[in-house]
Formats: sequence, structure tokens, C-alpha cells
Amino acid sequence: MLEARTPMKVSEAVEKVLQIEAVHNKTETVPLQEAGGRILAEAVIADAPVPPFNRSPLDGFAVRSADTKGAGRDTPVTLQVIETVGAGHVAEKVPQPGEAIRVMTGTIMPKETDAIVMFELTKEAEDGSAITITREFNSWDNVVIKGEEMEKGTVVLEAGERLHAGGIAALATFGYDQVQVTAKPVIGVFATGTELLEPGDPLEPGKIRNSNAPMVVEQLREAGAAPVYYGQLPDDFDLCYSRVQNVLGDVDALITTGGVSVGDFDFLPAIYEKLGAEVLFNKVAMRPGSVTTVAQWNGKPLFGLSGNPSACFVGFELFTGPWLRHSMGDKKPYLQQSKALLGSDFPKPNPFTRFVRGHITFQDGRLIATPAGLDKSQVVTSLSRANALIVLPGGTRGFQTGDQVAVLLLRGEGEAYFEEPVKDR
Ligand SMILES: Nc1nc2c(c(=O)[nH]1)N[C@H]1C(S)=C(S)[C@@H](COP(=O)(O)OP(=O)(O)OC[C@H]3O[C@@H](n4cnc5c(N)ncnc54)[C@H](O)[C@@H]3O)O[C@H]1N2
Ligand code: MOO
Ligand SMILES: [Mg+2]
Repeated sequence: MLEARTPMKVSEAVEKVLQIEAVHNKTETVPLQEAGGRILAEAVIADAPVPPFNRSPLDGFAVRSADTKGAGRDTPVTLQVIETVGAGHVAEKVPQPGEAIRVMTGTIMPKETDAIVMFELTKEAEDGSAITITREFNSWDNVVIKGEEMEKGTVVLEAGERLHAGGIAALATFGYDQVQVTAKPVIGVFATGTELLEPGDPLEPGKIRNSNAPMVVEQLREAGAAPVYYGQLPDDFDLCYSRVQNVLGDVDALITTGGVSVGDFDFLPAIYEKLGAEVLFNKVAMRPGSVTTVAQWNGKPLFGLSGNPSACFVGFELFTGPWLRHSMGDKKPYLQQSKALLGSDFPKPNPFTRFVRGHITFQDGRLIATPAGLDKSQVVTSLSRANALIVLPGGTRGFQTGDQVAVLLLRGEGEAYFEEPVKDR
């Protein structure tokens, strides 16, 4: 008689997985241009004020504001232009009263000048030797002040933040051509199942193509890990056991897909037992992925994801992804959550919490979450357009269009150009 498995609540299961401490905790230094997507292992500190000097935000003339006092339409002030300076150069001359320097956007303010007059507000002599100005300027008008954006010593980004293009720009600004990031955990992947063909193989009776391994490898990449795909294994206990045992020393965690349920050829439970791994849970109160099993061996998590593609995907997103990000020191290991309105009926009753592969759109300022297709554990194609998991509580009879639901966001692209804001007052 089969031993009954006790389902664990999803939240409890996630908590248990995150208690497995990172086994490596390594950091590495990478060139700035390879740091995108990585997690900072050090805080980024401003090594200088930004901007590092007072500068012009316009193409114009650097003037002594006192010279413009009394300037008006009927009382124009004339200034002699004594030099032209482009960004990157420092003026050689120092304007005396009645003198100005022609500067381009980004140029360091010449000595003794304290205001910029844009070209469009001046009238130039034919030969460029003088300008007239017909309004007054105050001290520091149109000047970008040294340190106005950030003072030296300010923490720009903290350890644990993921680097995106904007963070790369900040690193470059503060002279980080190399950056300390947390190492990518090395995660081994096996797909199990005698029925599996590789994607390039023609179909044969009783066989299907292995979609889980390429999917999981991509999920690992997207989460920032270093996947190592070890290939597919037939449902053969001795072979599976020895292959799994062989690679455990080389990885920070191992993912297997398939073979975790109660079938005659589902060998993962027996493999965990023979390895002496501690099983944290082997049944979760969720659909799909109720059979998701996580064990721990020498401090390394062994993720026994379901063979059913949708269950495999969801198991990864709920357990493996957060553990990975957490173990890389990411301060935000979980999927972004929101509330949305259901875009179509979902009549299926739910014994367990259900994670429906869905598609998120914005309509009239509201987030609409629509199931992406056939919602069965065996289904693979509905994953291809899913950008969210719609979370439906268990113990319910089904849901209707317009019901408010929780969603976990998988990605953030939109399908329409943003709406130009309309002035309403
Ligand atoms: N008597 C019971 N049977 C089943 C139960 C149960 O509680 N009692 N649970 C069902 C649920 S729920 C799920 S989910 C599956 C989980 O099965 P396994 O994780 O053991 O996975 P397999 O049996 O190896 O395969 C299941 C299914 O997925 C296909 N598969 C496997 N690997 C891949 C792959 N790499 N790419 C694409 N598809 C794959 C496989 O051919 C099977 O069709 O168990 C239920 N049974
Ligand atoms: O674990 Mo199964 O995916 O619940 O369908
Ligand atoms: Mg099975």
C-alpha cells in the first residue's frame, strides 16, 4: 500500500526551501560590460560629486551676472566675447567685467562667470566678437552646480541589488570599470524519462520531445544562474542514481524533471532515500506541481520538479527561482505580486491553490489577467505566451470574469505603446 503524502502549504514550502543556505557564497569581479543582470556584492559609492564641477547645461555664453544688471529691451547690455570653449576643455582666459566666454553644453564654468545665457537669448555681432543681452540674469542662473545630483560618498546602490542598464551607468560614472558581483550558482539539470526524445529528433510512437530541460535551462539563465545540462536519463534506477550521485560534487544545486510521483518508474524518491538526502516536502497544496519535491543533500537543494511541463515550470518559478536569487544575495528573490481582474471565466473548482498560466494586459488603467490556454498540468504550449501566474485560492468553486485575483508577474513587457498622458486640469 502506497504511503500517503501530506501536502504542505505553498508558503510553508517556499520558506523551507529558502532556509537552505547558499552553499557557495562566492563573489567575483567582472568587467563592467559583463555585469548586467548580476547581483552586486559590494555597495556602489560615489567617488566624486556629480557633476564633478560647475558646468553649463546649454550652448550659450558664460557671463558675470553682475554685468547683466539693468539689461532690458530698451537697455541692452553688450559683452565682449573673448574665447570659445567646447565641453572637455577649460577656458584659458578669465573674463573681466563686460566680457563673456562662448561655451557649449557640458563645459566647465570659466573662472569669474556665474550664469549662462543661451544662444537664443542673445544677439551676436556679425564677427562674433560681441553679444547683446536684453534681460537680467542672477548668480547661478542656468548653471549645473557641482554635486547637485549627488555628493561624494553617497551610497548609490547597495549590495544585493540587481544591475540593469541604469546601474551600469552609475557604476561607470563612479569609476567602476570592474565590479564585485555574487558568483552564479552552478545548477545541474537532468531530464528523466524513457519516453524522451531530444528536440532535433523525429517523433516516434510513445515518445515525446524533451521540453522541460531546455525550458528549465532558460529559466535558470533568466534567474541569473549558470546551468549545466547533463542530458536526459531513461527510467532506470541504477543509472539515474549513479549519474545523480556523480554530479552532486560539481554543482550548487541539482534539478531533475520527472519521476517524482508514485509510478513504478518514478525513481527520484528512492534516489533521495539512497543518497541519504533529507526530503523537505514531497507534496505541495498547489496545482499544478503538487508532486514537486525538494530534498537537501550536504546543504545543497535537490529540486525534484514534476515531469508535466506546466507543473515543472510552476515548481521552478515558486521554489527554485526564489532560492537561486536568495542564494545569490538578491534582496528581491520573489516574483513581483499584484492584484488584477480576471479576464475570462475560470469555472474549474480548486481543491488546492492554483497557479494558472496567464497573460497580463492593461485595459483602461486596470490590470487584466487572462488564462493563457488549456490549464492542465500536462500542457506545454500555454506556457509560451504566459507572462504571469494567476493565483486562485483553493477550496473554491471557480471564478468569473471581473473577479479580483492575485497575480505573480513573470515579465514586464507591454504590447502597446504607452498612452500619452492627458492634462486634466
Ligand atoms: N497515482 C497517481 N498518479 C499521478 C499522481 C498522483 O498523485 N497519483 N500525480 C500526478 C501529477 S499531479 C503529476 S504532476 C504527475 C507527475 O509525474 P512525475 O513528476 O513523476 O513525472 P513523470 O511521470 O516522469 O512524467 C509526467 C508526464 O510528463 C511528461 N514529461 C516528463 N518529462 C518530460 C520532459 N522533459 N519534457 C516534456 N514532458 C515530459 C511525461 O511524458 C509524462 O506525460 O504524475 C501524475 N500521476
Ligand atoms: O503535480 Mo500535478 O502538476 O498537480 O498536476
Ligand atoms: Mg511519474
